[in-house]
Amino acid sequence: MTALEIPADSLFGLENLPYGVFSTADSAPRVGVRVGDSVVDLAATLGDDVFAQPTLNAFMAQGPDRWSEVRRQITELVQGDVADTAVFAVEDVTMHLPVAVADYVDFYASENHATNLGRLFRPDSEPLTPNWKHLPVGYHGRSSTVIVSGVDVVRPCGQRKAPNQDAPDFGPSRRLDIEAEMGFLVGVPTKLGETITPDRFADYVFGAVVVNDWSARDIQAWEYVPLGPFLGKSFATSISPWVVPLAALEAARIDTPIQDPQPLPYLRGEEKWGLDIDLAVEWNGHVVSRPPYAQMYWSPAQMLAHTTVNGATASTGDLFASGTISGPEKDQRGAFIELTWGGQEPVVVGDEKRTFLEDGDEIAISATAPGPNGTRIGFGEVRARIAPPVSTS
Ligand SMILES: O=C(O)/C=C/C(=O)CC(=O)CC(=O)O
Ligand SMILES: [Ca+2]
Ligand SMILES: [Mg+2]
Repeated sequence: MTALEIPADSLFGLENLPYGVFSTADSAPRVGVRVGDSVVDLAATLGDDVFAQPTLNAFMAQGPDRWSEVRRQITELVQGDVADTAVFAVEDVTMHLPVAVADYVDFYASENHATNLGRLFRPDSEPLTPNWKHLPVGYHGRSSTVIVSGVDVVRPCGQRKAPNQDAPDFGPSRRLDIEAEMGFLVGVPTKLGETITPDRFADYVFGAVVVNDWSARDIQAWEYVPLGPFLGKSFATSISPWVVPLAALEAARIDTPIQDPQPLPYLRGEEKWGLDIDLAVEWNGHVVSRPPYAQMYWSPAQMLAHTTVNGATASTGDLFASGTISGPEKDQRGAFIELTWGGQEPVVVGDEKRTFLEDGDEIAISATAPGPNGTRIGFGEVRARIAPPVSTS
């Protein structure tokens, strides 16, 4: 039996307890919980088959009463002695995509980001479109290309047309970019026709991850009119392997910035679902930006209310992402197209200058939030390396 050691300053103390799917060299993927620098096998310790599966979906579908009960059981379990065979060092396990992603939707909830991209993509128009402060603008992404941290991202090929070209050509993206975001995972599904009001967010949503919504800006800029992002973003979206349960985010809940004009009634709630999460973006090991989630105009509860207000179903495993998180300061921008102002102002990365991503570059986005009693909790990181393009003709 092992008594788990949790370093005093750990971002994975008892206040956090994120869930993930892990395997070891001689065992199949199953559900574990992270405690300090250890992973505790829940299939081996809690005796519920939902933890013996290769995704969190079955557990996420069980709903908030069961989520609280399991959190209580884990809190008790890890403060006592745990069977040696059920405890692994994080560096000895392989982490897998934690959920079978159902639908993936991405929003555009940062006013600073939307304003910056409006200026860059549509210099002759008002930066914020007339709908932007009335509804959380979003688009449907591609769930089958959501990948877990650590998987390489292959540089996509596609149609590119620079402003000085008469016609598009085909080739590897020359403006490969990141988008630092938070993502939220639906646990409890709805039936067709049901809606989820903002105050019922926690009855449906299981937890949160860090997201990198890779974006090929040259492909995107040419293809997106008038239906929005398509191949410029569908090639890969990376998520962090540890899902932080909503219950761990109580101390991080804050008001959103003031929303003016007041949104329509279906987007209003009493509960605070702004979140005080701090992100950090590392480019080849150098921090280049610290995006603040606290500045996001639309809350995740409003995004889910909007997604379901027409009666569209929410399903177990739905991932909805916040959109790029950018604060008002330059070093708080969550995408390189903003950080380098369209590639015109390179940023210093160690002793190199960069605009967009080069093959072999590695990006890691991490996040932390306040926990109870002055503690901090961590989301871990979403990390990936850019691999060279596969086809160029
Ligand atoms: O304004 C545009 O045309 C494009 C915006 C984006 O690329 C951003 C997007 O994917 C949503 C987001 O991450 O905020
Ligand atoms: Ca995005
Ligand atoms: Mg994407």
